[in-house]
Amino acid sequence: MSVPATMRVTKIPSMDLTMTNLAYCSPADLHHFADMGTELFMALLADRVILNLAYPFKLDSFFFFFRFLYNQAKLIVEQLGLNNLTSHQSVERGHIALNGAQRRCIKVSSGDEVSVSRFIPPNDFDLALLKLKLEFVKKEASRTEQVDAVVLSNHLKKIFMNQVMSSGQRVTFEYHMTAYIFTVNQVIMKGQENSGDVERGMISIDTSFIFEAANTSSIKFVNQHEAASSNILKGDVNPQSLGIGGLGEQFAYICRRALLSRFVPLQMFHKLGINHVKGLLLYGPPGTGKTLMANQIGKILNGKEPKVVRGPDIVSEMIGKTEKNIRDLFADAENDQRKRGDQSKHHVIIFDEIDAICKMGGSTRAAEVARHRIVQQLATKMDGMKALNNILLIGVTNRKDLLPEELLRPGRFELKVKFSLPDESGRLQILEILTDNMENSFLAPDVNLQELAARTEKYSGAELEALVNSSVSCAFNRASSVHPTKMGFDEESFKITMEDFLHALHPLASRPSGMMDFQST
Ligand SMILES: Nc1ncnc2c1ncn2[C@@H]1O[C@H](COP(=O)(O)OP(=O)(O)OP(=O)(O)O)[C@@H](O)[C@H]1O
Repeated sequence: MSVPATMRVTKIPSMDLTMTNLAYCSPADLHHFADMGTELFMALLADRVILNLAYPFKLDSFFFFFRFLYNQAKLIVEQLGLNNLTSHQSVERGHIALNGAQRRCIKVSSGDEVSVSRFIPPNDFDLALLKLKLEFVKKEASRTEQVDAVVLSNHLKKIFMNQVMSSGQRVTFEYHMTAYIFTVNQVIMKGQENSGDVERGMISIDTSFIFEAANTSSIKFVNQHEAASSNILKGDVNPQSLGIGGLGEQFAYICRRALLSRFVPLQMFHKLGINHVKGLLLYGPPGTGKTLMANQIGKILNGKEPKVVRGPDIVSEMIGKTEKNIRDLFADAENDQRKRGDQSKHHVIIFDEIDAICKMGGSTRAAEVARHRIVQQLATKMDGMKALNNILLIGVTNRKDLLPEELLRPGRFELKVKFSLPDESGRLQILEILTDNMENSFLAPDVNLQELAARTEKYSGAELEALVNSSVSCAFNRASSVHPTKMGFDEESFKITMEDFLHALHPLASRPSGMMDFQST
């Protein structure tokens, strides 16, 4: 019999099963989900979350760690016709039991139908890094807790080994007699050439964790760097899984030079007497992924969006205001370092279009003096970064030639990374990333990304994004001309074809490239 297309949601039959993050079904349904040759039973629910399935039985601490073996044993028992062994077999056939967090995550209530399909994990599905936001299940205003990130990582690996985690998923678990819930903020896959789905992956023995406390909880983490370091140290993070295509070399270089030292355990860091790179300049033509890279680097360090400021917003006509804006940029990091010392979190500041501070005010003598003052202010603040171990300033520009030498000296923007237009394999990676969001079902089988990569020489990543968007518009136009009177589209039959891409390619290809007048330095 095949996997049922939908199942009826019900509540978890027993309290002791609510903290496992497993979904439960009847033994008659379970074997539909078996991944032959492994002990895994997995289902994709509502196209949103993948859960490991089990047969409900009374968990004691011994069986908990052997639940998959237990599942197997139960199946054999079932096949031999020796049913009804325990009093916990209370999930009816055609039903799937989910805990509250799981139901909220896939937006269903008990009694609703939910779509289900068997999920077989692809090769190379292991997670390198998982970023989780942690909070207490029961919110008590006065409660504070210090959590050792290394111990918690090991605990999570033990209880959730081989479970799939998807971005945005919320999972409840018990740790030291306390009920916690985490939200999956970001997943990063192990290094591999072609990362498939970047939204989810499976916890393995090598998965590292970065934790962040939810604003509402007062959880403090210790040993955070140690918990997160192993994969970064091994160079095991794949930039494609972060949505960055064709920039493998730049990514590896930045990880090695600007990130690695921040993941060295603190005692060792002090003993080695090393210094972090505090200033990183990303430069190159427009639309080549500099800002995208800066954002992802920030997220790797902190597990959340970095602070982003744009040069044109920092610059002000009011006397002294630009200098103040520059001083303010550093204030949070300075305060944090003063209060927390070595335990301060990393502050990543992205200064986009930094060249704007060198262009302000026109060509008068007064404007020149003002520009000089502002550059001095930035240089002084960057020199102050020497005393701060918690800051990384990332400057982004496509006019490096405008930046004065004094900002590029060692100790200031000491690490400079050049970005160029992607080559053919880079363009293919970018196209794969951009079309991955379409959940392949919208992409007609005749779409040949390799051919498109070959035909888009001199395109930047941003222009490839425009090409994909424009192909979608072509497909919509085509769909609306077929059914001019219909307001909506039939989602089932809507497809973006190779012809749509070629159509979209035409005007872009004949347009003079924005790259042509770019002055590279
Ligand atoms: N290498 C890339 N991989 C994936 N997407 C890319 C890449 N480069 C550009 N893109 C797409 O183009 C968009 C714009 O890129 P981004 O803003 O990072 O370029 P930039 O180099 O900072 O450009 P600018 O100098 O004009 O600010 C990104 O949000 C992304 O969608």
